[in-house]
Amino acid sequence: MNANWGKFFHTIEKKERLIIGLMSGTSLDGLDIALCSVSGSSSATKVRVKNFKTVPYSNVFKAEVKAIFSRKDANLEKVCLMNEKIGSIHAEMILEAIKLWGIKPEDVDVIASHGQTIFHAPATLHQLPDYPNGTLQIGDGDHIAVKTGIVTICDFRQKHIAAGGEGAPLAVYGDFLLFSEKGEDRVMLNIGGIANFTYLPADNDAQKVFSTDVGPGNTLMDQFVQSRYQGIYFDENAAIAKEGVVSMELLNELMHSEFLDAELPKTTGPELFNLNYLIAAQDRSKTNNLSNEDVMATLCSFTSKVIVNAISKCFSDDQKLSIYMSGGGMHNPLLVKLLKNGLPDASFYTTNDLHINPDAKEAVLFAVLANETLNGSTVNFGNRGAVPSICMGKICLPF
Ligand SMILES: Nc1ncnc2c1ncn2[C@@H]1O[C@H](COP(=O)(O)OP(=O)(O)OP(=O)(O)O)[C@@H](O)[C@H]1O
Ligand SMILES: CC(=O)N[C@H]1[C@@H]2OC[C@@H](O2)[C@@H](O)[C@@H]1O[C@H](C)C(=O)O
Repeated sequence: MNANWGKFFHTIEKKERLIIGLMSGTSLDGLDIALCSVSGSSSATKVRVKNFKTVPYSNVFKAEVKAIFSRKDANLEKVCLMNEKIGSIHAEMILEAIKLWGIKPEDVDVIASHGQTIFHAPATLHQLPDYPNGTLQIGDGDHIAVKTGIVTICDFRQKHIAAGGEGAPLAVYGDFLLFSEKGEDRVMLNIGGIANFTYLPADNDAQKVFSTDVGPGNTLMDQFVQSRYQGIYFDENAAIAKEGVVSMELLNELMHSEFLDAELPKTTGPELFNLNYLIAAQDRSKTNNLSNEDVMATLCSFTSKVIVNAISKCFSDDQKLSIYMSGGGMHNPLLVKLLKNGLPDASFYTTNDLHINPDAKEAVLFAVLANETLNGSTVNFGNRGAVPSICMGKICLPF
């Protein structure tokens, strides 16, 4: 037997593991690296985030990822090359982070790598007969494993699709294990590029749990800002949107979408919510001459309306909800104000109130998914939320 297997089996048997969770989402802002101490598994899982860092992507690297990101005309040679390059750059970022944190690669048991989504194609979006749901994350785990010397678990979404899901949202698995609380109806709302939420019922009944993408989080606002303001990547603290006035004509047209009308659960991405989506709505509403500020005010209002509508649709008026926010959108004060106005009966918190840094939450959840791959048992989520009962991820060995 290869001697390295002994160490790996020891990792599987450990009561507590040091796991690095990685997430690089649809905003393409950088790599989130969460160093987590994870003990137990399944419903006994406990996580302590020992360190967290977002390593920003350089402008050149961002441009390279963008060139193949959610584009039907992406250059296949570049996709092939970026599979290696993203893995290698992520490995370098991890090595730098662990050096900064004063630990060595051999101290880390496992890396949980989401990879970079470059295309998300649920059947509802591509509408091609005879094709299933599809999603593609690149930055192969073997490159990370070999370059860091750390066992890497990656490519979590394919099993979800194989088992009947759309490959997302996966947050539900970790949300259920970490954040379910008897006596509180919780909505775990992540506002990244795309907004999604998990519902955790007050009686902890897994059969009632569900999770869904709802539509754009920051993606439309980010894309518009990037197209109009050179060198500015997002509307920090809603400085631009706050100067504008909402165009009801444009807002009404933005709300017209098959995806928004479709029943939950569902998933989406910038393949749908992009500048073409905005331009089409502007053409239909004849609002092409709005100022940048007015467009931003309208996009912020649209983003909040989509989230408010999705949550309102799922729950009755007398249901007392506690909403725990995470993701970059929770730092947008105008968006949060609109959400609170739209859901006046809900109590708003962030995952900080549950001792998890909201910017780290998705990376932490991938650490939990990897922990489940090694040592967990599957949860039966019933059939409300299309959440297959599976453990996910592929194991990449450095040896
Ligand atoms: N101070 C702020 N003001 C306004 N917006 C902010 C602020 N801070 C972060 N954001 C928004 O958050 C975005 C980054 O969010 P996040 O890192 O959660 O996205 P992601 O992980 O790439 O997305 P996803 O979850 O969809 O994969 C930024 O691009 C920006 O739009
Ligand atoms: C295909 C893909 O990468 N989807 C992401 C994206 O970003 C947010 C939303 O769209 C969500 O569905 C998902 O990520 C989180 C981590 C999830 O799977 O729960």
